[in-house]
Amino acid sequence: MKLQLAIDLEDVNGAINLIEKTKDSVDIFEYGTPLVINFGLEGLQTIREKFPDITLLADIKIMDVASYEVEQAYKYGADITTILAAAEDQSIKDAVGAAKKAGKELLVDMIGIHDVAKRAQELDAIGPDYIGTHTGYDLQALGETPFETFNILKDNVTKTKTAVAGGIKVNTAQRIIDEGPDVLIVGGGISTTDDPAESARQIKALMPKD
Ligand SMILES: O=C(CO)[C@H](O)[C@H](O)COP(=O)(O)O
Repeated sequence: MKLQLAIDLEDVNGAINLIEKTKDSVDIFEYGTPLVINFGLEGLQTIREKFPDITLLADIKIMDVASYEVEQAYKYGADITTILAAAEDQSIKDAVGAAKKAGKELLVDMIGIHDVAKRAQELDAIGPDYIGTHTGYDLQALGETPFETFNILKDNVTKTKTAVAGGIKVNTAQRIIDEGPDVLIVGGGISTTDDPAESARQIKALMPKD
């Protein structure tokens, strides 16, 4: 099981500091959507140049023109990129094709999908590397969590690795780790704590080794 740290900060230097602090416990660093909005893929490239050996995911949440956007993310240093499950099947097929051609990986983000079972089956047949359930910040604010939808996802994939995100903290991580995601994605539950290095270490310590 891998721990992914979602870096949803507003500046690249803050991201670099957070990576320095947490890199002993984190398997995948996510260049979060706020960084994408503020600094584009050039910010990702800065991080890649500073840390040539980390695994970097670009959370660009693609909806269209998938081959081009996926290729750009890899060109600027991503190992993994994201597309939304709400995109057309053709876009997802194009993204899977572009990822395979580049020898990189693709995560499909289920945010906003209501029939999780049906879409998970359809995506599983298309063949991305990961499908992730995700309770976004706007629904977290209403008290929603990704726990239930993660179980539906798990029950409806046969070959695709699974991921889960949305408000997971040190004190709620065990519950979802017990369900066996391949990737546990944590943002604020690490980055907004008093000691991000210790929070990352505690969550990683709960996980079974790969
Ligand atoms: O993609 C995101 C928001 O759209 C976040 O990166 C994801 O929700 C994880 O962050 P957190 O653990 O703080 O919810």
